[in-house]
Amino acid sequence: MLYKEPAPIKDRENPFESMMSRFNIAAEVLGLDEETYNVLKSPTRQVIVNIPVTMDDGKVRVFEGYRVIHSTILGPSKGGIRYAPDVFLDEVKALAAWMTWKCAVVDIPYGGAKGGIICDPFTMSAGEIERLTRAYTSALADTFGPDQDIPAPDMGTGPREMAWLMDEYSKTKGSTVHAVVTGKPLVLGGSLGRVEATGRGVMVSAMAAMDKLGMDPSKSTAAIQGFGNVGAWAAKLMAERGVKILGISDVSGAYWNDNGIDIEDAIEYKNAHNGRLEGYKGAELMDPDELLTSKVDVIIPAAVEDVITIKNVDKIQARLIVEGANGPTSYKADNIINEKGIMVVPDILANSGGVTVSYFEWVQNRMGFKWTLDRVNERAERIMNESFERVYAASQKYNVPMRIAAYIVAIDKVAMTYKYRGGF
Ligand SMILES: NC(=O)C1=CN([C@@H]2O[C@H](COP(=O)(O)OP(=O)(O)OC[C@H]3O[C@@H](n4cnc5c(N)ncnc54)[C@H](O)[C@@H]3O)[C@@H](O)[C@H]2O)C=CC1
Ligand SMILES: O=C(O)CCC(=O)C(=O)O
Repeated sequence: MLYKEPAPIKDRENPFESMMSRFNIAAEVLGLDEETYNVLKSPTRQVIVNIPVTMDDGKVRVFEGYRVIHSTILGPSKGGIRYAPDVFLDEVKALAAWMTWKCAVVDIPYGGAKGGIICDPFTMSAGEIERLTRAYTSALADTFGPDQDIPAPDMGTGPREMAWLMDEYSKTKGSTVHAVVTGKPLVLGGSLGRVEATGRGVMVSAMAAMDKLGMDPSKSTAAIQGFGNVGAWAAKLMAERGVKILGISDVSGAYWNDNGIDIEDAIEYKNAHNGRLEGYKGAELMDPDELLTSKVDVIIPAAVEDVITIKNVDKIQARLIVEGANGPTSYKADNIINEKGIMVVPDILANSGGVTVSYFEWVQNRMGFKWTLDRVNERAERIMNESFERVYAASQKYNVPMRIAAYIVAIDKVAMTYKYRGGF
């Protein structure tokens, strides 16, 4: 029988159009000229690869993979690779564009890219995932490169996949090329602090936003959707700052404790149970649809796109949304959020700690030197705080919400660089 991949989710906004709607508003506020608008609106390159992989049962299955380069105006393109059953091209295009804006917001010398493979890593063996990763890498060996396009982890991938990618790419070049990928294991040239960097950046931007709103972290509560790399680290670091985490969730369900969830305990449980919270007893089960509308001060969506939409935005009670995930808020929900006076630290700012430390990893690889964890964290925190202040200042100057302000900061930087380079 022919294997049939699950169809992409149909009843949600197209993420690329959602990205473009915000881009259009920011471009108009900035008075972006037509030439630059046209250059920035579409991805530079979109590659689709068919990847045959021999599965453990001896049969060959063909997977579809993507790599979209949105822009290389600021430098080599940078962005993660997503393994998910429902990943689709317009999603990867949006994620690639968000990488361009994200790198510009934090002022690091990269353009934006993103990759994806339609697969369900939870149902595949380690050997199957390794063969898939190696085949994807060799199919894209001419696209990737330390001065060209530098992948990293995203949903469904982590240091293990990055190690295979680095090894396979190095084989095609005949020498070890550490800087072709970031998010690698430490022994293979990974950076201290990269694993927790995105969650740490989410925490830093949450603290900066709470300060602006006059909120005391030790008297505040939060709910966090997604308990993977970003969500679990954000939860742990927020809890360390005194925030009481009342609700968490993952694909297995949502979990709630009025007294606050013991996050260390939940992480330990997840690590011992194939990365999932299923069966966790430190909290009560709750309806996952109610997590983001529950009575907490801060919500942190840290899983997938389009979870705050016109269907639930009216019911949101939090004063602050910190977007750990890329694209968790649909374009149509923006106006209602703004009318309700909720502050949003948008994805391209809030989750930029990951790519910032990826940049540090790339710099260390090229120097052939290793930084201490303190140096990594101190520099990343400084960049996050400076970027937050830059975006906050733009929101005051143009009288726009933080999301549009972040796009304004980013587009302004990329457009100016385009002008100085004299076009392509
Ligand atoms: N890993 C990184 O460094 C970065 C990740 N991001 C973004 O953060 C988000 C999460 O990425 P990671 O933590 O790396 O992925 P991950 O694969 O480590 O974890 C994803 C988590 O979300 C959960 N999840 C999936 N669908 C869900 C749903 N419908 N409801 C609730 N939970 C659900 C999964 O069970 C898992 O706990 C993605 O949007 C990704 O693009 C953004 C910047 C960097
Ligand atoms: O670390 C990186 O290079 C990119 C991480 C990523 O994919 C993201 O920020 O969405």
